[in-house]
Parts: sequence; structure tokens; C-alpha cells
Amino acid sequence: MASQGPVNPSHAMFDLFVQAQTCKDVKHHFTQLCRQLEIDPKDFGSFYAKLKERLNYWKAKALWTKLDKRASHEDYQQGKACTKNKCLVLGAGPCGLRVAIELSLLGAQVVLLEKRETFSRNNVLHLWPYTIYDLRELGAKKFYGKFCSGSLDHISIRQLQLVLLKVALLLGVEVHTGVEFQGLIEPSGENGWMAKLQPRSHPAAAFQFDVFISAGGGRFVPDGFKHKELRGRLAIGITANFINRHTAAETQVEEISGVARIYNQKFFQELLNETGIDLENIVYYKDDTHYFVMTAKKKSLLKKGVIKQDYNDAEQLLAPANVDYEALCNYAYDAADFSTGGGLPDLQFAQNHAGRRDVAMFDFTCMHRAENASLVKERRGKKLLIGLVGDCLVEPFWPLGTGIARGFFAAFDAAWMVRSWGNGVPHLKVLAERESVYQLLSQTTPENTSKKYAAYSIDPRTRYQRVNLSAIQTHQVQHLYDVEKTHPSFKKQKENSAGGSEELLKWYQKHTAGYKNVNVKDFTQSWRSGLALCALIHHFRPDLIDMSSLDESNCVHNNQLAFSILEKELGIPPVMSPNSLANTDQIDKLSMVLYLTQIQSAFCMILSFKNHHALLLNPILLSDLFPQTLASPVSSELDPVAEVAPEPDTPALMANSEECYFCGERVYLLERISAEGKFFHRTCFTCARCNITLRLGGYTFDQDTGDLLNLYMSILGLRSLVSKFQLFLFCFFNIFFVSDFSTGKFYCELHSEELANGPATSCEVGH
Ligand SMILES: NC(=O)C1=CN([C@@H]2O[C@H](COP(=O)(O)OP(=O)(O)OC[C@H]3O[C@@H](n4cnc5c(N)ncnc54)[C@H](OP(=O)(O)O)[C@@H]3O)[C@@H](O)[C@H]2O)C=CC1
Repeated sequence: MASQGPVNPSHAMFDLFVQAQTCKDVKHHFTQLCRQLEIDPKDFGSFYAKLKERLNYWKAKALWTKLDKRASHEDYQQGKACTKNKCLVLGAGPCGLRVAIELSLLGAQVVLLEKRETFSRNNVLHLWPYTIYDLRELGAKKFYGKFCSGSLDHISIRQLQLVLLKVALLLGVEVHTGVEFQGLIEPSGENGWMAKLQPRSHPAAAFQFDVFISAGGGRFVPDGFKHKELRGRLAIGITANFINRHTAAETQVEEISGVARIYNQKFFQELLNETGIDLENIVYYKDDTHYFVMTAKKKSLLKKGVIKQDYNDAEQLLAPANVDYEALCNYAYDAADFSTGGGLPDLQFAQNHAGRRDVAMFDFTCMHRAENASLVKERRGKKLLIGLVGDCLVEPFWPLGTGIARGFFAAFDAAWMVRSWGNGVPHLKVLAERESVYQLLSQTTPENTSKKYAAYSIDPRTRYQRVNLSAIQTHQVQHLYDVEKTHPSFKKQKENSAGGSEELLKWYQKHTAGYKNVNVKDFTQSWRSGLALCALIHHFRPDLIDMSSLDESNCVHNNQLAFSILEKELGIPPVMSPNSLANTDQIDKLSMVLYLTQIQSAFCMILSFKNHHALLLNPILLSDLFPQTLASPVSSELDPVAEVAPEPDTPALMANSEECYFCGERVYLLERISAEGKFFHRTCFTCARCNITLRLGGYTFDQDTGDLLNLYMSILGLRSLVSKFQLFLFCFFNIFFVSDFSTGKFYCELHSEELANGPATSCEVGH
């Protein structure tokens, strides 16, 4: 009744804003509220403070208490960490909105663009415990009373978007819907980085920014980033949403949090007998809609006429032209009706954003993942920090329950990156830190992340259990700094390196001149036979090599000889195998330059130390400088003044070559990769269970020695049906690379999930 509502118009407007159930209504009531309170939302710096001051309404105050608590976290530096930063966020999906909230708490000006006008995703997302905690602390329950009530741990995407949109607006984020981002516009004249938008005349097109966060969803890849596609065996997913009228009869019907064929043969056989529908599994969640997601067998889809023609290629198979939409609706309807025992009366499809019946079919074993999470572009001296979050960074393999949880993690990590940027941390360090954290993202599970949800902040150390912010070094992210070729710093860098290589080449020419079959004219082919290296060694230490015994055609032997001497006497490990140098199609120039620079440094020091005999009086210093030389019997024959080590400023080559962690063979610098402090051949880096090749950042390492998977398998019989369903899913979709924390072994995503989660994790149903 009208008389029971608040009398103060701004209170009434606030209530309407809080209760609004569409994106349009939220924005409309927000504008009305701002007008009523005479606050300009563009005044982002003081907007929230003014709002609090002018809306002294008990309902609002309860919300302010929550938001104040979050804002008071030390990471935000009292909202001053990023006051100079202007951030453009692309995408008002859950992840774009979540990162926008964090950026505004850091004090940045945040403009968010979304091409859709409406929030119409009925699909339901499973929430990890921390996401529930996080959303509660942002006031989710005040905006959506039913939020995770009782044992519910899911929410429809559109409800989640509405909650986050409201919070973002209250914190001063400028949200524009119906605007498409079409690319970056490089700085020119007085202008900094801007965005090309559709419509072109949109006011946000004038926004100049120094941070760009892309949360544009799974298929959106901003310029400069590379996506990898991971594809498993075909698994055809169908999602369907039906209107929930919230009647007593509907309330009675129980949710199905996951049932898989291998654990309930009878159910699926009956379904097949009665309807001709053949499924691997089915999930049903009751939310804004009745939401069903199921995996259907291709054969039954063909038989029921849902798929018109059989193709091996999944894209062709599921292309809209090859799908009978009517038949698909019937298929989904019958499956939903059967699995709920006909308990949902008058099943009627909800509408999707296109105003059609909300049913979709897709190949959900195809997953994209960005190779890196960040990038810095510099043009005309203006730097732009770019970061990816959400599906745009890592698309979830939804049956594993990872999507929104990892999406929020990435949003926090991106905010932490922007905080460093705002604090003036050098750009390469910002990138290195962000990429160090990104390596861990695919490994996160509810089990291996910190349980102290209240302590979670944008600081990765509060969430990831084993994070090393310096795991990746600045020199490893040079390629993520994209500076224009005409920029003075680029030119200088290039000149220096060119000049440096020329000097190096001349030095080698001088010290190998006159040797038979040795002609140093480059950093690649000239070194293939091994004679040039042997000649150099002979030049400085003729006693170590008999040049007359060497045969130019015996390249592998020559290389082996030179590598051994250089390693033993100077402590410089080879960067590749003797065979690789002799036979590879393309010798890596950069690696050779680095290797030869090491050798040059070492021999130069020998020469220079000839005049510094005093040094030899200090044996401790000597042993520090020349460990190999002093330890080796050969070295005792060396001229003492020659006992020198390479310069310490080339750490990469200082490390000795290692044995491969997997095969035990020697692994050379050029061919080696490392993870968890272990070195190995790229080809040896495979999952301990399924042998699939792993990638860095996409594995889990288990330190213990026992294989927990066996343990989980053995206790499987004691677990619930849902648990079995999960394990079944993990086995069924055995392709994705993650990792685990239980065995001294490396695991792919699939098997790590099995290990880390065990069969107890519930499945995610959003997609
Ligand atoms: N159908 C489903 O159930 C889906 C579920 N999800 C789940 O949602 C969660 C978070 O996803 P999130 O990473 O936020 O991504 P989302 O896909 O939810 O959001 C990205 C948004 O950005 C919009 N967008 C894309 N390109 C542009 C552009 N050039 N200009 C303006 N807007 C653009 C997208 O519109 P548009 O979609 O029209 O391209 C979309 O609304 C994950 O858990 C994920 O699994 C994500 C996608 C689909």
C-alpha cells in the first residue's frame, strides 16, 4: 500500500533502485535518485561520500556499512591508490562489473561499456563459498533477498549482474549500455588513448584512459593478445530455461544438482525408452527460471532430428543451419519434464535476449584461454595498461565449477595490477607480477585457495595459497611491452644491441683468426661445426685442445668437446645439445649471442686478472668466483691468473644445466622449461595420469609422493551420487590442463581437479 512506503521521495527512489529487476530500471531509478539528491554521478571522486551524506535512510545506511567496510581495506589506500588513473572496462558481465567495483574503490575514474541493452542471461552459475561471502559483503542480500538462502549456492547470471551493477553505480562507476567497443585509438596530438565506439558519437568516445580492462566474454580477444583453443572429445551441452511462476507445485519439485548416466543407469534407460532422448547427465536448478543443463548423445540428437546432418567437425555439426530449433525445444522440454517427474506444471520456455525460447546447444568441450593476462602499449610516450578478466582471460570448463570463481579472482588480480600501476611501479614489474599470478589461476579450486574468506582482498597473497609475485621476472615479459618502433627508447635499445653484437663479432673474429676452417661472420652458421669455439679455447688455453686432431665434419664431437671444456673450466653451461647445434635447421641467434657473451666475459676477465695477482691471495674470494675451476683436477693445471668466472650480470646462463625432472636426461637451457623449481624438456612436461602435454600456468604440481587419485578412486564407493557424477565428468572430459596439490607429480586440469577436489566438489552449471 502506498501509505506504508517511505514518505521521503529520495527514500522511495532508493527503494525502487534497490528493487529494480532490469538493467534499464536500475539505471533509470539511479538517475532519478541522483537528481533528487542533486548529486552528479560524473563527480566520481566524491560521489559515494555525497550519496552517503544526503541519503541518511536506515535501509541505505545498512548498505553503506557494508560498502564502507570493504572500502576501508588498506589495499585501497583510503581510495587514493589510483586517483590519477582513468580506466575503461569493457563488458558488463559479472567479471567486468566486479573489476569495475574494485577499480572505483581504488579511487580510479571508471567507465564501463556494454553492448547489450538488457541483462537477459537466465543461465545459472554455481558459486564457490568465497564468491557467496564476497557478494554478501557487497550487500547482495539487500538487493536480492533470496541470494543464496538456505543451502542454495547458485544464482542466475542476470541477477548477479543486477546486484553488481547497483553496487558499481553507487560507488561512482559510469556504466553505458548499448555501446559497442570497436577498438583502441592511439594517442595523437593532445589526446591520449581513446576508444572507437558504436555509436560513434557516444559521449564515452571522448574518454581518455590509461588503463583498459577487457571483460568482453569468451570470444572477445583485444588486439595484442593471443588465445589458445583447447578442445576435448565432443560433448554436446543443451541449456534450457523455463518460466518459474513460483507456485506451490513448483516449489515442491526438487533440484537435481547432478546425475550422470554411469551412476543411474535406470533413470537414463527409462528416459531413453519413453522419449528417445539419450543423455549422459542432467542438472536442474530452480532460480529466477527453471534451469536445465544436460549433455546429450549425438546419435539421439540425429535420430530426433535436432541435428540435421552428421559432421565430424563440431562447429559444422552444431552450426545454426544444421540445427532444427523446433526439434531442439521439444528435446529439451521432454528431458526437463521427464527428469522432474512431470512435477512442473505448464512448462513454458522463458525468453532469451533475442526474444526467443531460451534453449541453446553448444559443444562445451571447447575452451579458450589467453596466453597472457596483461600488456602495456606505448605510443607517443603515453602508456596504456591492458588487462583481461573473466571468460576473456580463461573460459571455464563449466562442469568443474570454476567460471565465476576464477573470474572474480582474475578481477581482483587485475585490480591489484592497476593498484601497482597507480602507485608508480615500473611497467615491466607490473606485467611480471600480473603474469606470475596468472600462472596460478587455472589451478585454483575451493580446496587449494585460502579459507579465510574474510581476509580476501585484491592482494593475491590473501587468496592464493602459494603465490610468488616474482615467479616471472621482468626480462621474461619484455614482449608484453609494445612500444612504437620510432620511439627514442626503442631506437636506443636497438642501436645498443646492434652495436653490442657487432663488437662481440669482431672480438671473436680477432681471437679465432688464422685457424683452419674457422670463419666467424655471424652468430649462427659460423658455429655449427664447433671448430670456432674450439679455436677460441685453443687461443687462450692451447694446452686444453689439440686442434690438429679435429675434423670439421665431426660437428657433434667438436661441439661436445668445446661445451665440456667451457663448462668445466669456466662454469658456463651449454645452451643446447651438441647435436642441436650441429643439426638444427635454425640456430637461435639470441641464445648464441648470450652464450658467446658469457664466454667473452670469462676470457676477458682472465686477461684482466693477469694484472691483479693480489686477488689470488684471497682463496675464499677465489673459490666464490671460480667454483668449477678450483674444484676440478684440470683446473689445477691452469695458470692461476686464468681462474676466473663469468660476469655475474648474466644470471640466466650462470645456472648449470640440469637433469630433466621427468626423464633424467640432461636438459639444455634452450630446450628447458621450469616449473615448481624443476627443470625439464618441453616434451617431457606431461600429465602424470593421462600423459597429455602440459603448459606452464596450466598444470598442478603435487608435492607429496603418494598418488591421491588412487585414494579418491578407492573411496569413491563411499561418496554420494553427486560426487560420482563429478568424477564421471572429470573422466569424461579429460582434456583440460589444470593441476593438483598432492603427489610430487604434475597433472593436467582434469586430473588435478580430481585430486584437489576429490569427488566432493559440486558442478557448475552456468554457460
Ligand atoms: N550463456 C551463459 O550462460 C554464459 C555464461 N557466462 C558465465 O559468466 C561468467 C562471467 O563472464 P564474463 O567474463 O563477465 O563475460 P560475459 O560474457 O558474461 O560478459 C561479457 C559482456 O561483454 C559484452 N561485450 C562483448 N564484446 C563487446 C564489445 N565489443 N563492446 C561492448 N560489449 C561487449 C558481451 O556481450 P555479448 O554477450 O552480446 O557478446 C557480454 O555482455 C562466467 O562464469 C561465465 O562462465 C559467460 C558467457 C555466457
